[in-house]
Formats: sequence, C-alpha cells, structure tokens
Amino acid sequence: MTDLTPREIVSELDRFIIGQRDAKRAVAVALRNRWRRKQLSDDLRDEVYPKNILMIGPTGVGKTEISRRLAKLARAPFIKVEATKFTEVGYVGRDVEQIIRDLVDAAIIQTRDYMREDVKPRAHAAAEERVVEAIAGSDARESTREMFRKKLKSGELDNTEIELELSDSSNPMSMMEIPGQPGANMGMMNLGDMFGKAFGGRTVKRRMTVADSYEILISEEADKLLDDEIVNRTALEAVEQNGIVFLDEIDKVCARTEARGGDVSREGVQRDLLPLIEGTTVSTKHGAVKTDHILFIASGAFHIAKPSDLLPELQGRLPIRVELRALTEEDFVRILTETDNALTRQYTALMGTEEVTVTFTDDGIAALAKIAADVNQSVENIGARRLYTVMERVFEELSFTAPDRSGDAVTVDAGFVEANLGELTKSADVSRYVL
Ligand SMILES: Nc1ncnc2c1ncn2[C@@H]1O[C@H](COP(=O)(O)OP(=O)(O)OP(=O)(O)O)[C@@H](O)[C@H]1O
Repeated sequence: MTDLTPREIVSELDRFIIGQRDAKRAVAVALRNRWRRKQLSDDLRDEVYPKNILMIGPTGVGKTEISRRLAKLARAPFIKVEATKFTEVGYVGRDVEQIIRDLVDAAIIQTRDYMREDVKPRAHAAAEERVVEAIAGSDARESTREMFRKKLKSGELDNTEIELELSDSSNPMSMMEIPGQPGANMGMMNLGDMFGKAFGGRTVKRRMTVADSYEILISEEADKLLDDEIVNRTALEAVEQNGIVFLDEIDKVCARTEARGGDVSREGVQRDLLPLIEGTTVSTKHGAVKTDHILFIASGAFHIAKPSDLLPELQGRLPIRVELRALTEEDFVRILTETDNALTRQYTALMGTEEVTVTFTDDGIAALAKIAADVNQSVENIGARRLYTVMERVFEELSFTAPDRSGDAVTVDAGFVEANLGELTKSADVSRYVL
C-alpha cells in the first residue's frame, strides 16, 4: 500500500507515460481511495467499494502501461486478461473465476519475492555458512571456519570449486495438462504438488564455483526461512485489498442489437464477469478470495460498440470513464526522449555493451517519429508500438555488425534514419510487412 498523493502518483506515472492526463488522474484517485479506505473505521471500511474504471482509447496508447505501472507503484497484485478469451472455442463457458485464481498465483510469486528481500540478510548469512562448510568440512574448528569466512568475504575463494547438495526443484509433472482442456489440471488437483510432496526433500549434488553458488544458496536459504502459510495468507490479503484486474477488449464482448451470431456467448461473458466485479467469493487452492475490493480497470477501443452497449449492470460497475487519445508525432518525439525507459536510451545502452557509442540528434528523432506516425496512418494505427518496429529496423544493420565496430561512434541523425529506412517507407505495401 502506498501513501503517495494523487499528484505524486501522476508524477510517477509521468516518468513512463506521455500525455493521457485524464487516465492518469483517474487511476491515481482510485489508488488514493484505497489508502483513504484503510484509514476508516472497520464498519465503514467494509462499505466502501472501489470505483472501477473504464478506459476508452485506441490500441497502443498506454492503457495497459498506465495500469501496470500503477500496480507496480502500489506493489499491488496485477493481472491482464483479454475479455475475448472467454468467447474463443474451447474457452466458452470457461470459468471466469480463473482470473482471480491466476491473480492469486501472481500475488504469491510477488509476495514471495518481497518477503525474500526481507529475509535476505539472514539467508545471506546461512548461505555463507554452507559455503564455508563445503570448503572446510563439517567438523572444522571454529578458527578454521573463521579464516575461510574472511577469505570468502574478500572474494579470494570466488573461483574455488565446491560440491553442494541442493534441493531438486525440477518437477517432472509440471508440464502435465489434461488434453483438450487448457488449464484443466489447475484447481482440480495439482499433480505437481502431489508428487512434489511425495518426493519432498529430494536433493541433487552439483559442483560449481563459490561465486556461482551464492545466488542459488541465498535463494534456497531464503525459501527455508519463508513460511508457505504466511506467504499464502499475505498474498490472499494483498489480492483482496490491493488486487488490480485489467480487463482488455471489453468492447469486443458487447452485443450490438443489429449484430448477430456469437452474441449469446458475448453477452454471456459479461454476465459471467458481473459477479466478480460486483463482489463474490472465489475459491482457490490457496483459500477463498473475496473480490469486493479488487479494482477492475476495463478497457477497449469502442470503435464500433459503445460503452452504452455493455450490460446496464456492468455499466453501473464501471462508473469512471476516461478517454485516452491517439498519439501524435509530437507525442512520439517525447516518448522517444523523455521517458525513463525511452527506446533511445535502451538502444544507446545496448550498443554501449559492444563499445559502440550511439547518439541521437534532434532531427534523427524527428525523422523516427515522423516515420512511425506516417506508417500508423497509411497502414494501421498501432500507437506507440510502431516505435518498436521502426527502431528495430533502423538499428538492424548496426545491431548485427556492432561487435566488429567496437570503439566506433554512431550518430543517429536524419541521414542515418533515411539511409536505413527511407526506401522502405516509400511504399505502404512494403511498410505493411517490415514496419
Ligand atoms: N502514452 C505513452 N507514453 C509512453 N509509452 C507509451 C504510451 N502509450 C503506449 N506506450 C508504449 O507502447 C506500448 C503499448 O502500450 P499499451 O500496452 O499501454 O497499449 P494499450 O493502450 O493498452 O493497447 P491495447 O489495448 O491494444 O493493449 C507499451 O510498451 C508502452 O510503453
């Protein structure tokens, strides 16, 4: 749970997402409301339900990104699901409750990671003792052990080979699924778990250097310190109180009055989703989960269907509507330069590993943004995702030859972009395939 104010949340989101002010503000308020709810007395707290959000906007403009970054900021369990998945052959009628079960699984992994961090110092100490024991033997005197400990700390033993007994985490049953029923093994009976328990405590002997062994040992020792029961309980609590479900393509499960065929199952999907959003209890193999306070962010382009085509009950459960606008060429310039994870930064860093110094000039960036915007217009508008294909193409030659060019400096200016991409963009037909 974060105690950031809405303004601070928006400013954090600004580091990664350009524009889309309304959507950022809406999710920031939703998150702050969770914090506000936590401050209330018990009886009132149970009465306050999250105000779910409907994000309306074309593909690739930041809907998922905003939600995912928000979840990260709040350390909230997060899952993205395509609503249309439940209309596909083989999925029709499939339990939408699986969404919550998957969210719980994600939360358990996340919780375990966070708790691992907490026990790391203790795990570190335990791992050190195991290395010392592997080198000095189990009956070494304390003074000998102390000497090895010192050497270990100074890195003198990094290349020493040791033999360790590690727990065998390979699970021969983990790949088993019931044919024709995707996911049918989950929730019913987990063979992996069953066999894991039956063969519990199996170990394998492995030889490796001290340096290599460290991470493995720390993670093994951390797992020993983590109580599964506590991890599960914390994860369930995190899902109930902080969970965020991102439901993409909700517009595709709308039944338009004039459309026919497939609509029964589409409206069916909305009906199935409704209890989850209204609040129900879902049983998972880790325990029951109440969905009342999970935040749902539904999203869709709504090119054909309109939000008013959703079932009225569903409309009522998605009271906050925000529109995200299509991205412009100017936005692309900003996305390429201003975000913390900007592609220009990423490519510069990647080429840096080959000792090739890459710099971008303003006209180079303008050329990249223009090409992305043009192709979006002439072929199909896939939003900021176009920048990925454009950049990959511009860097194709350099990516391949970089190892032979160590020490070189490369300037990505308008000329460079034209040389590597110019021809391709002249024809919409060619762009369709390569960009
Ligand atoms: N406004 C933006 N600022 C910075 N990056 C963006 C922006 N919009 C999209 N991107 C980048 O483009 C990619 C696709 O965006 P995202 O996944 O959010 O699309 P979306 O709007 O959810 O579309 P869809 O509904 O098709 O999934 C992401 O990698 C994201 O970082």
